[in-house]
Amino acid sequence: MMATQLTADKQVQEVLDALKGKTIKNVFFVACGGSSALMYPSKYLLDREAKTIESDLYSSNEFIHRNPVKLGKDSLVILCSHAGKTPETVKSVSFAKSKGATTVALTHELGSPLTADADFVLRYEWGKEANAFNTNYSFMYQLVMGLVSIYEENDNYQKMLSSLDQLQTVYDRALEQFKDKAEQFGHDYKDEKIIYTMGSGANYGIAYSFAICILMEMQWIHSHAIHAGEYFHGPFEILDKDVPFIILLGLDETRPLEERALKFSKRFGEKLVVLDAKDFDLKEIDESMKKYIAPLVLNHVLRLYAEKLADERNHPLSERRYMWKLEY
Ligand SMILES: N[C@@H]1[C@@H](O)[C@H](O)[C@@H](COP(=O)(O)O)O[C@@H]1O
Repeated sequence: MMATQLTADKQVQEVLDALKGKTIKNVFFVACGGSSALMYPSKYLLDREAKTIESDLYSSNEFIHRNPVKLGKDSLVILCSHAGKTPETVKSVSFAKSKGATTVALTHELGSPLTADADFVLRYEWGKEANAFNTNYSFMYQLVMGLVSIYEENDNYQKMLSSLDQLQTVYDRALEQFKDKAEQFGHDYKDEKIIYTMGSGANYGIAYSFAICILMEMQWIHSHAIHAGEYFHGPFEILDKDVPFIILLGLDETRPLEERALKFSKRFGEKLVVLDAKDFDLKEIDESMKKYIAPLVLNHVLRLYAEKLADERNHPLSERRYMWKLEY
């Protein structure tokens, strides 16, 4: 008996259907801040799965100014802006189109400036009520894994869809599992002036977004996302017993980099917050997809850590002093 074929979200499926008749040689991931960070796991996936499709990731304004010569009619440009208003990301749509590329814009806000010119718009769910299958990370995976399955021999698409279908269950369980640890983190680290984050591979984006969006933007705590592979080439000199590090361990091929960084950190560091994806119960996830799902779960759990930290510090995650208030 044939197993039931799962399908992507309707909006994603529409993009994939349209791409079937085209040639796509390269994918450009274009966004800023948190919207950029959420594309790192998809870039990692393409590096591991796509044999013929090249991919690269750019901060929106860099994309426009660097103006990659490979950008053209065989390019797919995937953009994301949560509110759909970040000017450099909005401008990247028309820039990409002027080069003949196909554009897919992810956003939470239908009708926002980002959606005006894009060839395709994917409106994702967000927040506590959202189902994980319909959120940004999931749409990204549906899209890029779908893309690979269109152009190449690759049977991982169904495995990815069935894994994403179970993601909410995994998220809910992980939050339950980590709620005490998150609370402890908030309590123990509320007075820290600096907290570093570290990861590699698909996790680097998670470490990056926690550093720049949560700690710096939303908590005004000094931070820096350190790539575990770069740790021994400068950053580890800052390690000491009173310097906090959040160290992520994933399940992808780069885990040895993270393990090496952790091993050394344990020699001299005492404020190490280690989040290891091996501790997650991922039983519903296809074995070969666990490495891709792990960073999403790490990110979800870290959001809870952020909320607890914000509560303890009496500094709401929504507070800004410059962003969206001043001209920049
Ligand atoms: N944490 C992010 C920021 O990093 C980003 O600059 C801003 C605008 O982003 P977007 O273009 O996704 O709306 O949103 C969030 O607050």
